Amino acid sequence: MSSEPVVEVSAVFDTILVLDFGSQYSHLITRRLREFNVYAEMLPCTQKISELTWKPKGVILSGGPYSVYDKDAPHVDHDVFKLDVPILGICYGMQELAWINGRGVARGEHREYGHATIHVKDSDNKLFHGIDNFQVWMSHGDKLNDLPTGFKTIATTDNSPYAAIAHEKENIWGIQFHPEVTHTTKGKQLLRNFAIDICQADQKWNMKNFIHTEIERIRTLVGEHGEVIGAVSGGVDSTVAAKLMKEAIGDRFHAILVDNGVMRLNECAEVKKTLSDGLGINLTVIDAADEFLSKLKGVTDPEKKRKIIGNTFIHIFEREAARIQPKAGGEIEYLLQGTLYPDVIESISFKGPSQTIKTHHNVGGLLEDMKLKLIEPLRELFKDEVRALGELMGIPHDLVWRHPFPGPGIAIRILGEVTPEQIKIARHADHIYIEEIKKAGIYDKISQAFACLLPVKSVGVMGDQRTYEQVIALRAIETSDFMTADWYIFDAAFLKNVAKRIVNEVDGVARVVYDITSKPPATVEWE
Ligand SMILES: Nc1ncnc2c1ncn2[C@@H]1O[C@H](COP(=O)(O)OP(=O)(O)OP(=O)(O)O)[C@@H](O)[C@H]1O
Ligand SMILES: O=c1[nH]c(=O)c2[nH+]cn([C@@H]3O[C@H](COP(=O)(O)O)[C@@H](O)[C@H]3O)c2[nH]1
Ligand SMILES: NC(=O)CC[C@H](N)C(=O)O
Ligand SMILES: [Mg+2]
Repeated sequence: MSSEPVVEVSAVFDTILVLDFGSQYSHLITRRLREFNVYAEMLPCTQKISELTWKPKGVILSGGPYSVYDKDAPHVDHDVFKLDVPILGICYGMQELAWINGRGVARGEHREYGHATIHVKDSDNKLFHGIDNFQVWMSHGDKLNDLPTGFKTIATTDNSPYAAIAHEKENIWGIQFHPEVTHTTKGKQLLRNFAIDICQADQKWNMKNFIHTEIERIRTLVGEHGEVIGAVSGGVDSTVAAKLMKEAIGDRFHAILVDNGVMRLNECAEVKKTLSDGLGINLTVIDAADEFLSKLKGVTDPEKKRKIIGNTFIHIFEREAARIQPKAGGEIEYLLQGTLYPDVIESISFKGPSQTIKTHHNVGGLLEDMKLKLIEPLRELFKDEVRALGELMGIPHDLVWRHPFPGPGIAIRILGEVTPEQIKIARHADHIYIEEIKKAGIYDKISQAFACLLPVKSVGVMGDQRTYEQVIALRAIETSDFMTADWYIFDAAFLKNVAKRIVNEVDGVARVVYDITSKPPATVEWE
């Protein structure tokens, strides 16, 4: 590692550059490489190579939905060949290599989608080293109709005579299948062969090395006197980011927890205790419950609720930033954000942003016109890497593995108007539900669970009395990325017990239902 001031992670760790042509799986290439400790970063396929501030150890061209011969098809900057590093083209990426080479790519007779068996023709080559005939996953319509000049065929399938090709002298490789998806049985080994044997990237990417790099990077950025403010929710992302800041600059970091009145039962007090007393983070809790609740009065539209909460967060944050007086004089210079790599990927996506289903609030994301400069220590990390980092930094297990909790809190779990009475009901029911999940020892098996309060009344009978009260819907999901999710299958006895407790203990609830909808078509939250 260099002793120069640290600016970019890719300048410190050997890095494989993944150029994204818009495949659904591009980010998985990055993930797989990092799984065997090789750092990888994804950039759009339109990246100008001369504008890179670091030199990759190798380049991977991803798949993509286009056909290379289309008029508006994206193409890689030809300077990529001047880098003089190994290149691997995957699916569209291989077709692109052939197209640049002047060889034909044509629409195939029929689309090939699903499994195929690879026949390795040349088991001596480095890409297939140690892997023989194996199952691969195909997803293409186009195919090479000729071998590009200087290349040889190293593997075939029944439908693809050029399933893998190599120009060993120039160190350029192409494969028609997708090694990044788990359906390709030896895919990870193949990527490892490329990154480690062919590109000679070292395997130093791990969270222990990252901590040192990152702390040094923060110190360099902030300088000896700079002060930083950050919104901290008690969720894993902002907590890990805050802990890194605290290690880097101590009390020059000011963490702010906003009590928006729609946090869970005892949440603010518990977060304050864990972060201040437990982790030594300089955290101030701002009680803004009244401000949020008065603005939410009478509002029932989900998007309006989200916007009101997002905007109020900003006001409070601006107020706090102005209130804090840095020791060295002047004003607070920096704003900490817990941005993760998936957010970055989404924003650099070659395909552009997808349709808005709901407005996710993000405090920092909405502060663009502020003078504060951003610090995003986690912007290179996936969630599981953040969790590993959290554990390494001594953040308690329960906090590291906490289910995500949205910024707008239980306001988007109370359908209809958010009133103090409704908050009390939703909070209490949620508390019982989560308490029972923890008691049953299944909290870590579930990705996210919560209770929703529905504004419909239903008839019940309790102690021979007719009741006419509201409904609680329980939600629990399993997911790896929150983009898609399945509902969790509880034991019937568990649900029976939770339903009984909620109806008995929570005033205002006469009925409990369990949400058995996956995402899609539903979303995780009800609003
Ligand atoms: N009550 C709050 N007070 C201060 N900041 C908040 C609050 N709620 C959310 N934020 C800010 O909004 C950001 C986005 O929230 P988000 O829920 O996505 O992340 P998180 O809370 O850090 O982690 P997790 O996704 O595990 O809940 C947080 O990182 C934090 O900076
Ligand atoms: O910080 C956040 N601010 C928000 O406004 C927000 N809305 C949803 N979520 C969380 O995102 C994940 C996916 O939720 P949805 O399927 O409901 O979109 C789930 O984990 C949700 O809890 C939010 N998080
Ligand atoms: N998955 C891909 O990269 C597909 C590439 C190209 N669009 C094809 O259909 O062949
Ligand atoms: Mg959160």
